[in-house]
Amino acid sequence: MSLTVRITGLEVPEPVRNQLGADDVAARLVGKDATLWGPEAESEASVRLGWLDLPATSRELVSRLADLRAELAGEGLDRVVLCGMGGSSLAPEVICRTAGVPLVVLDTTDPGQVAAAMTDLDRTVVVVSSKSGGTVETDSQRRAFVTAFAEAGLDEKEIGRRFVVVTDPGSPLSETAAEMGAREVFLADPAVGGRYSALSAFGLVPSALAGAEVGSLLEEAEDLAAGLAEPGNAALELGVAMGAAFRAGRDKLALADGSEIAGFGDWAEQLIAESTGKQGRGILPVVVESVDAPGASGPDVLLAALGADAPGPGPALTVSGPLGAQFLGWEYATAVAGRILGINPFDQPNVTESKENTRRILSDGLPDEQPLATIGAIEVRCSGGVLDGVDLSSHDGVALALDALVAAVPPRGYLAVMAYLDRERDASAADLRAALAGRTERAVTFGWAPRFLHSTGQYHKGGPQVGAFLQLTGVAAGDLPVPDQPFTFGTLQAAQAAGDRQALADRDRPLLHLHLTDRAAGLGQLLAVLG
Ligand SMILES: O=P(O)(O)OC[C@H]1O[C@](O)(CO)[C@@H](O)[C@@H]1O
Repeated sequence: MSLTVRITGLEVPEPVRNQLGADDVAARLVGKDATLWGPEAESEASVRLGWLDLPATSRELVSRLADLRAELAGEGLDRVVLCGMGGSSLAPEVICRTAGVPLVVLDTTDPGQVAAAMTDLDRTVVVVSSKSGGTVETDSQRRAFVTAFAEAGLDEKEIGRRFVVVTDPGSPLSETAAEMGAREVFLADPAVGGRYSALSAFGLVPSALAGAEVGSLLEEAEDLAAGLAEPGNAALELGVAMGAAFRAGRDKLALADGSEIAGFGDWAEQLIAESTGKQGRGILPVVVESVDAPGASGPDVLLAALGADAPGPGPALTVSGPLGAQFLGWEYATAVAGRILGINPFDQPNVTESKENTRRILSDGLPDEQPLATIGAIEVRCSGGVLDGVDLSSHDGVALALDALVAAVPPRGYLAVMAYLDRERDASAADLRAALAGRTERAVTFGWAPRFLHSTGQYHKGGPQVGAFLQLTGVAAGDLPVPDQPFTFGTLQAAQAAGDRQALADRDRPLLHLHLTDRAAGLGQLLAVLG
């Protein structure tokens, strides 16, 4: 089976569908016509359509990866750690969770989570993935592993043999890989952007080394690719539905896993948010726990369920099909939706802003912002006037602060929870999404930080300015140096949080910053307050 898209309760205006047909969009997209998104997007689009070829061009990787996995197994290296952010790690996470094979995805600067990945080094091989080769999180993780292997007694040559690198040709990481004698370097197609790279080496190398069967992903995608030039194909229908919903005021797309595919929403979130969230508009993905979770429906929401029938009259999409077809189909649909929205789906103009803020804060030093109040294990700070007039001195000051933030979400707005915590040991933070969504009609999203900065972060800064933000940070039990860098993981994490607060404050967005002086106690307090 390829991809089926069932649309219920959503009026798809014939003019939208007819226009795409009249413009021969399906055939032109498959033909990699870079003019589809207008003259301003043409130059970028012309070097960002390589994902359409991946079902065929990635085929040569399958046998190469099988050989490499066998070679590693022969040396007892059966624990795979992936260092990568956004498009360099989200697809492998879905592929391996769905295949049920173990992959340690390290897409964080949380010192505790990084330290916890530094175990079982005798069986560990590290995949370092970065298209640009310049992402500070990934570079820091790589440095930490080099030092950890050295401290475990490996010499320089042995250390190099523990690394597999995926990057674009000529990137700084490709040079580093040569210098460190990395066991294998996979050079990816530069005409494929990060969030469109699921079926490239970025998606396939870590997944195959972890034991996933990646050949079938490509076959599933190839099946779909065969029909993508046809008017009215399923992926086109998906893009039309996304675009039509947006035009009808349903600019939030709730994503619910309903099939054997696990964690798909986190991957699709980056694809859709970073592709469409710009020029003051965009489709906001809202990853929900199930098709009937709080926020899976609403006056400005379209629900997209993976392989499960959505309850009620909709409007909803049911998108069924194997993972390989889902990856390609959603990439194609997002490109189509980008044309309907009138934006360039291939750039990320606002992502660098937080990166630059972080770099400046790392060199100037962290801002010293005193808390407005400390309530139990929670230090309360804010920006955008969200707590003006709120009495934090009472024992339910945290509840009052949260209510004030919820009240600050404008009509058709959203509340974004951004957790600079350890997604293994502080996993309960993710429960805050549904808990907050149960207290408001507005959309509530949750993102582990700093990885969301490479995903919905673009939408927060470039999309419609109707967000209210809850930023969670926490005291780390212990810090971890970043070898040969003037900062530690802890200061990098804090600088990333401060840099994003700055970017949001520059847009006068309401932001509540809760700093947990004891992470377990603080999360317990928050979840208790939210019932
Ligand atoms: O693969 P790289 O170059 O490290 O980038 C990681 C991610 O960061 C972004 O460039 C945005 O910050 C994403 O588009 C990309 O997937």
